[in-house]
Amino acid sequence: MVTNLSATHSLLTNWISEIRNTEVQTDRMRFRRNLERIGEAIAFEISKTLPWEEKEIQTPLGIHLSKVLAQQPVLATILRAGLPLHQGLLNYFDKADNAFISAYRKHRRDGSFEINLEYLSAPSLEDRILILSDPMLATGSSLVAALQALKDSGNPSQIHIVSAIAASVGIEYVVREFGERIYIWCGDIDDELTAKGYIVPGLGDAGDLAFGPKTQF
Ligand SMILES: O=P(O)(O)OC[C@H]1O[C@H](OP(=O)(O)OP(=O)(O)O)[C@H](O)[C@@H]1O
Ligand SMILES: O=c1cc[nH]c(=O)[nH]1
Ligand SMILES: [Mg+2]
Repeated sequence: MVTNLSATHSLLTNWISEIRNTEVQTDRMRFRRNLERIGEAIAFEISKTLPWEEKEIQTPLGIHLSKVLAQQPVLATILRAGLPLHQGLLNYFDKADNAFISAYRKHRRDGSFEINLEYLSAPSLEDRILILSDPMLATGSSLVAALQALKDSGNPSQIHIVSAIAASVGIEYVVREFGERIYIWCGDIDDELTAKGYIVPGLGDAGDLAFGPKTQF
């Protein structure tokens, strides 16, 4: 199931508009904080769909039957651009376990690229709710490589993908590879990709905007 959170206006559409805006992008701290806020807003939306249970809570004056999460999710992200979005999700799912994967697009001279995956640290995912975040879902190759790698850590009961901006072809690729049982939460969805796999209009390079340019090697 794919949810485009820009289908209706909210504060989130304002933050998405700011991360796209070249004038606002010069403020790196605001770019990171906006990604964090987008993570927070999406965490809240996801939380409404997660299994919950009733728990008797002792207040100073009596007992309250509270609705609480039945289990904590595992929050996974893809280094490096995923870090601020991950922090936003973790601000709200503050008791979650965490997983980190390094996957970067190594570009060849002809403009094509391959995904290099060199690091993975994850708890057991068996029967857990996995929430995997990456701000940009472009071709979908990084997310598919990350999900393949996470398979060795167990079979999650639910998989949620969180991205700030996704390209429709990338969404189709992830759904083709992992089926309809995946929930995809997008801040917004764009229709175009450049020949080098950048989302149009997108926002540019999320990792560089959050943390500064990197040298290609
Ligand atoms: O859907 P895809 O076509 O795979 O592209 C999306 C990937 O590109 C970006 O990372 P990048 O490789 O630029 O690394 P970075 O996080 O170090 O900037 C982004 O954070 C995704 O991981
Ligand atoms: O548009 C894109 C595509 C991949 N990675 C980015 O940071 N931006
Ligand atoms: Mg990048």
